[in-house]
Amino acid sequence: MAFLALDVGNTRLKWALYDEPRVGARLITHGAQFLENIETLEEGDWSRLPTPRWVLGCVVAGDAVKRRVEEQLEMWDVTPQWVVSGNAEAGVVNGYDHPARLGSDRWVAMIGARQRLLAQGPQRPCVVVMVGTAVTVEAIDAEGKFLGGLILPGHGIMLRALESGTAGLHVPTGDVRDFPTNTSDALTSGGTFAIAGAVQRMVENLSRHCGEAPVVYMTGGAGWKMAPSMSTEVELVESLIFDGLLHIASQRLAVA
Ligand SMILES: Nc1ncnc2c1ncn2[C@@H]1O[C@H](COP(=O)(O)OP(=O)(O)O)[C@@H](O)[C@H]1O
Ligand SMILES: CC(C)(COP(=O)(O)O)[C@@H](O)C(=O)NCCC(=O)O
Ligand SMILES: [K+]
Repeated sequence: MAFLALDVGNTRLKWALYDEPRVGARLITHGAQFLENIETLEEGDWSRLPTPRWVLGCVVAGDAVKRRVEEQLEMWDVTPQWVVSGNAEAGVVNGYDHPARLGSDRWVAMIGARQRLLAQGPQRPCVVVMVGTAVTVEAIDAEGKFLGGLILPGHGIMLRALESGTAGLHVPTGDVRDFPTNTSDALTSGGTFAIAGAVQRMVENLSRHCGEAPVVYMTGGAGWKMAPSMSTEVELVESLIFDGLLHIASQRLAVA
């Protein structure tokens, strides 16, 4: 009855195998591969897995990458389902102008966040931060409506943009400092505080809109780098997308 959850971003494919497609399922094993290594999955990481009976994923890396993933999945007799952002699902209402144009990773992470919030206590507004190739900062009100979100460059893109647009910014990674006194620290701190500042602003926007301070969840491959530099309290939840996929899978199978 194994369930394979996939999160295909612009840098890496993350996967997790659970014993069942339901909230609270047992994690059997998980891993990640850079997109250029997708072709290694069938003979490598996935070769000794128990056969999944369901595969549900989100992919924002484009159709060509999606096809490459589907080719690897042909090793099993299972048709993958890919989440498309909808008008409403699993307790979240999509306020985007064109709901289907919202990145499906953002949609799934919000569903994971909303479920986590409700499991932890009463309804509250919530900010969801995903620090991957890009950074997204979503605002959800206490009733579960996604009001809107920010997209900004991630650490890597910010650094590459600065390197390619200037003559003198080719330096190693530095440390986060309040008052950086060398180029490396200045670049690392600039990127980190750009993200922290955007989150802070969204927390203020949402607090003002809802009249109540939000819970802030953070996830994504570079979330652990950001979390210590935040000015508001954040809960780092590495599994937010997988939690969302498990929730969607449970609901879909329950109504099927
Ligand atoms: N072990 C790691 N391997 C690769 N990138 C990592 C790793 N840990 C953190 N990162 C950072 O995370 C970012 C990618 O995060 P990820 O969540 O995989 O992105 P995406 O979902 O866009 O593919 C990279 O920009 C990189 O800076
Ligand atoms: C914003 C994103 C690029 C984030 O991608 P990631 O950093 O996870 O690779 C992705 O969610 C996306 O392509 N979204 C579509 C546009 C939108 O959400 O408005
Ligand atoms: K992502």
